Amino acid sequence: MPSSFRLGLCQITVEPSKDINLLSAKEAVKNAVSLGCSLVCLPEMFNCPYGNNFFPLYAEEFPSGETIKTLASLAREHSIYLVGGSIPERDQTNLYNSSFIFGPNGDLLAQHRKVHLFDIDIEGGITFKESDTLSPGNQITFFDTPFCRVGVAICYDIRFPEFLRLMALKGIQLLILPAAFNMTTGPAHWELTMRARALDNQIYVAAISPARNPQADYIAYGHSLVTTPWGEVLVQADEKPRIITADIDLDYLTKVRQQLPLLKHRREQVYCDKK
Ligand SMILES: O=C(O)CCC(=O)C(=O)O
Repeated sequence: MPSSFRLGLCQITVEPSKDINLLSAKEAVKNAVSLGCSLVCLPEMFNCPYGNNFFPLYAEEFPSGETIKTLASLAREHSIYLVGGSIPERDQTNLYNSSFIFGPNGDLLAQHRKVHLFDIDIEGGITFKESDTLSPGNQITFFDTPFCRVGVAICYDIRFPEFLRLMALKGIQLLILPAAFNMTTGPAHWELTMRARALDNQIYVAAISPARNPQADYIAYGHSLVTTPWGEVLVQADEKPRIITADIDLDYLTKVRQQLPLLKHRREQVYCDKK
């Protein structure tokens, strides 16, 4: 098993046109591959402006949807692992915020439906209610590569430490998080939350945001980043369209876990005590 590999995060701008978004995604994935990446990731809702009025209009069904087919052929064409950010998915009468993950031969390896819906109301900041249009998924998601076990969650999912701990206990070493924090919660919590989850689970965390688009109704924070299992930021973008890469070093992860054996020191019985 190779002990390191290169990860690519495509921080593209999301426009009102799905066609333009797919072209941006294709171009960005190609560029990430030319930088030597074998695992490439796109942002949350990368084919669709982030808004309840857009989700039903841009939603696609598996496997016939245009975006879904494009992702499969991109993975095959470049022979990469591709975490296809997320898109609105239609399954009969329900809509989900879904990530489709393809392997180097274009086969679907996994699918994550966002579990925790983003229903918030911050005074003087932002109000959003995903549950007006979307239904929640009910499962954790991970897949295996020749490099390591990779977990996938979507944006608000990162705020639930129990959820991430469950994934860590299933053996994930890298978490991929297509995400779109905003101009209220981004500056306050983006980096802190990613570093915290990386640190408490001793995993690499890669969070991929759309670039900031001041014309959009919902303005994404940007700042896609990768953190180490020690809780440091390895690389971080600004708010502009960018491709950032990071070399994920599994020997380093093993060393951190050996020297500070947090996962081994857990006292489950104490935590479960109902008294
Ligand atoms: O947790 C946050 O602050 C942002 C979450 C979000 O935008 C989302 O889940 O789509």
